[in-house]
Amino acid sequence: MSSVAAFAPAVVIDDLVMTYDGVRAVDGLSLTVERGSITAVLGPNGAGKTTTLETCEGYRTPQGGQVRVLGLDPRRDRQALLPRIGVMLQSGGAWSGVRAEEMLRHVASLHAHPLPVPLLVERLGLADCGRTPYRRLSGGQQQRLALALAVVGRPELVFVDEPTAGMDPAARRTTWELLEELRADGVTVVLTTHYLEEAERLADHVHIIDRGRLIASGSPFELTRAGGATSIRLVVTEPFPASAPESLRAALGDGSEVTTLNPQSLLITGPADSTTLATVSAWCEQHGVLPESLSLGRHTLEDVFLQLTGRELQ
Ligand SMILES: Nc1ncnc2c1ncn2[C@@H]1O[C@H](COP(=O)(O)OP(=O)(O)OP(=O)(O)O)[C@@H](O)[C@H]1O
Repeated sequence: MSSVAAFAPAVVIDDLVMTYDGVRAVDGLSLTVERGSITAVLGPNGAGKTTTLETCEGYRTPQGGQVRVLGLDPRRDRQALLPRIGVMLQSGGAWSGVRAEEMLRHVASLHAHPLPVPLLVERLGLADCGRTPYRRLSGGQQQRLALALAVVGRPELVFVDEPTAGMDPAARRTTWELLEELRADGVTVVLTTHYLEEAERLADHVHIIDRGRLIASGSPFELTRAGGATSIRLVVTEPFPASAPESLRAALGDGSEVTTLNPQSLLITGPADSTTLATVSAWCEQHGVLPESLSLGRHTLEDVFLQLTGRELQ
């Protein structure tokens, strides 16, 4: 390995373009993943997350731009890279008739220094279904097996695509804990998700993508607390007049933004202090609007996405 590759970031994506039938699924995406981090690629359905990950994993060739993983080209240097990365696909990844533990033992045997299979089986709660054929596992069990298969070879970098989709809350927590343990061991984790809670809870760094483009990057703290912003949600009993967002924004003045969540609720972001609350109350009174609730909350990644795109993430 060249000394440059040894110190390169875990993933560098530079101006990546991927199209399907002429439609751009990834549209000039650039981002970096630092080693030893949990980095979330967050975006709505169809944002281009899976396509991006599959390009990093070497399953697709960039149509424009370039991708480097551990300093290497995922296509050209595939043989060198394969033992060093783990991949958890969104679905599949095992033969339909194979028993869960048998599959895990087989994949472990392909690696030089695998994790002990019994430990992984226990850790991911797969003991009860170790002898069950893959096709008969529940969706959540298939997900946990896929995660076990991705990490059994002690990879330096693991890509996990929607790791907790379809899992019950207990399995989701177990998965999060396992990913945190991997990070504590120095493993880099790149995960795609459209669960905000997952990104906020786990990720050191979040890249928000929409329509194949990067729209924001930062730690969850940087993204949600930028400028000390918080949110006020105003829900009213009758639909707002069309002019409401603009007129409320004008009443609040600079530093506040008003976004329509639905016909009866508005999101106000900016300083959520007593002056803002008093202004919102006075505006409601002047416009004959009866508040059903006025709640104050921390600015979430959902709010960030809504502000940037005018659409809700989920
Ligand atoms: N094999 C394919 N052929 C044609 N279009 C595709 C193919 N795979 C993905 N697309 C399209 O490319 C866009 C990006 O899809 P992609 O699966 O990368 O997004 P995603 O963010 O992972 O979505 P999801 O969260 O639903 O998995 C979507 O519009 C999708 O319909």
